[in-house]
Amino acid sequence: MDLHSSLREIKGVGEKTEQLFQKIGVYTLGDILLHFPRTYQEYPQPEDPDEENIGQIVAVCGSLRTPAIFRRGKRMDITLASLFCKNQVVECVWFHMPYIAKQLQVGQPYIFYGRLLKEKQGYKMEQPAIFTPEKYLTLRDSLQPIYSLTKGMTQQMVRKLTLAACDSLADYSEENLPDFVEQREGFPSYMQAIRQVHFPMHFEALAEGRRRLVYQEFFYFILHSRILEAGTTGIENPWHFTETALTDETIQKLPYTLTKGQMDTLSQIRSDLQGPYVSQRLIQGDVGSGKTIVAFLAMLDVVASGYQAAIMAPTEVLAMQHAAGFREMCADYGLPYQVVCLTGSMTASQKKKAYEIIATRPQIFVVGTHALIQEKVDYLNLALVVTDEQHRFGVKQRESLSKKGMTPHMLVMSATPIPRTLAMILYGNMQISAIHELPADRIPIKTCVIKEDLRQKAYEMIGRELAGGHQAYIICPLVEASEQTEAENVTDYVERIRPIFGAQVSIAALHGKMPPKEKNAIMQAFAEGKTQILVSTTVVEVGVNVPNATLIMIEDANRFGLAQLHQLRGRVGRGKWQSYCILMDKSKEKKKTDRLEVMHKSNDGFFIAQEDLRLRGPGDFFGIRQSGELGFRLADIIGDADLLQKASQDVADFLKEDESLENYPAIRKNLSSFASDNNMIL
Ligand SMILES: Nc1ncnc2c1ncn2[C@@H]1O[C@H](COP(=O)(O)OP(=O)(O)OP(=O)(O)O)[C@@H](O)[C@H]1O
Repeated sequence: MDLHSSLREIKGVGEKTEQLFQKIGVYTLGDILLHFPRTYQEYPQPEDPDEENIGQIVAVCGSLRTPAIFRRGKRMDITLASLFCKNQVVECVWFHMPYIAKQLQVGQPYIFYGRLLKEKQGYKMEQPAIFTPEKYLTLRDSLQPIYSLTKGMTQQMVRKLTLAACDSLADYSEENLPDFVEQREGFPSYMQAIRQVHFPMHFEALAEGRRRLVYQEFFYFILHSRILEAGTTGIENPWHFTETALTDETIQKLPYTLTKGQMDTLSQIRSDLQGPYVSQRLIQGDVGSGKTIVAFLAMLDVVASGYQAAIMAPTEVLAMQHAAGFREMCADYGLPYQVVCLTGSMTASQKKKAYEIIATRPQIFVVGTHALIQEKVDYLNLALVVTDEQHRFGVKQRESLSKKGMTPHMLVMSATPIPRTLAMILYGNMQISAIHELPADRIPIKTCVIKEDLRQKAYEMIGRELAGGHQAYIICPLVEASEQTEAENVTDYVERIRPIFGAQVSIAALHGKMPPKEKNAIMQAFAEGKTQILVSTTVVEVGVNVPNATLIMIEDANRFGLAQLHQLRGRVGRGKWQSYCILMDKSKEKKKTDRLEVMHKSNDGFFIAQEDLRLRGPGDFFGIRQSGELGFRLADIIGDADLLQKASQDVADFLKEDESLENYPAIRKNLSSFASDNNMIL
């Protein structure tokens, strides 16, 4: 067996299991090894119930003096038991688990593991896991991996299969890093590292395994981009951009003055466009810093000079928003150009029409999603492409364009707050522009972190914003109710708040599982002010721009990473009105609440990313994913900056010695599957 073997080769895996794993993108043994735990469960030292531990996950040791009771209820079956721990009692309850009553024996010692709660009568635990002291002792030595699942999948299933894959591949020993790195770093072998990350005996083992895998991710990412660079730099610039007057006139007509960062970036792009080579430039700017208008103005230079310019958005919603915005600007500023939209959800005949225009008409703005880079699309004279960082124009697409004789300039927009030195490593083949400031008329967003007791007040605040003619977002982590968590879901939430706001307030739901057409229509209605409250999952996170929305309330905020919260908060405060962000904190752990307070302190993405990192405990690697992380599975650009820097230097040394990777066929092979496996488009 090897990394590419199908899951079916593992004994006991049938078609059903195979299909289930395919749903989470796991097809091969290699895939399951890379399906890393989302977090880990620790089994703490058993202790007596204590006021200090209220709200925490604890293990308590004790025994039953009377048998557990099973009660069949109208709505719910419950099992009740009193656990005596020295001179304290913990009342325990389980729902829909009738077999528990038979399982528990009076007088036997048990360890109950779960969250300790306090009610008037005393300590309480809901649904605690039950262990014998012997069994618990075996668990105490390890960290239990917790994986992301899909419906029908259990933690146990994933653990078993991952372990089986690790065992089957125990002999896999391809050299996937250069010798000098292995020797210097003393990394565990690849398979050993994989095992340490899935089934760590302790934190140190986890950290050690993870270090190798993170380094490896960086090494391949950088190696891949350095090799590509060689092919994409130094291409002669075939375009002649002559027309900038119209753009300058348009800048004068804008209802605001461009910031210095915006102006500087535009002039840097202009000198790229007029330079001797085809350029690639990254535009870094915090949420709401006004990157889109800069992209539009650069595109206008291109279109006015006689060519086509395209902007590729990560979602349909965003593509539609750009298309509407661009059309409006063309109309408002008297720009005689057509805006052509191309997205996956358009009908075949609409697409055909778009293809025709793109193939025959110069001087157009082309706006769309990934559909823009499909084989079928033949551009007449595409001279500039703007994309976001996660969906960069792929190598293949660039190749296919250049085969067709086209070498557009590239602009990549990024809101990921990373220091310039790191950006230079990650985007080695690009020039970098940064928009440091927000538009001058922006009033900082007021953020508060609240608990359940202030929910009513929060709704009153939303009511006041709506009364003032504004709109609000409410973000829930889930689409629909889940058995596994109590987190808020969009579907039930909408129904729950309808009576609170009354029939006169129109409320809509939005989530990623909706067909794109429906999503577009809902977003459109919100953008036009027809809907007042939009209850949504994080699909609104990237780039959505409705300046009239002045309040965002984020449910279960403690479940989100700070970088993601910052992106979400950035959906408001985009106009000239005071905006608000309410973070609903359901966490019972103080550490998580402290983390949210950072949002209250600052509106600066850079600062937030740094604080996020500082507040993570040792070993807390997996809690937070920075958004826009270029598709790394484990690596965190900021947290692992030391490894990123090392890998960058190592790649340079490595290529100096063995430019064509002749001595390392394994690395060459890995490199070619790397881009497709990781879906990393470079
Ligand atoms: N200089 C400016 N002064 C005032 N408003 C501006 C300025 N530049 C852009 N805007 C407005 O600010 C809003 C946000 O701009 P834009 O959508 O370009 O931000 P962004 O940087 O792309 O943000 P995000 O990363 O959140 O997508 C838009 O409504 C835009 O019209």
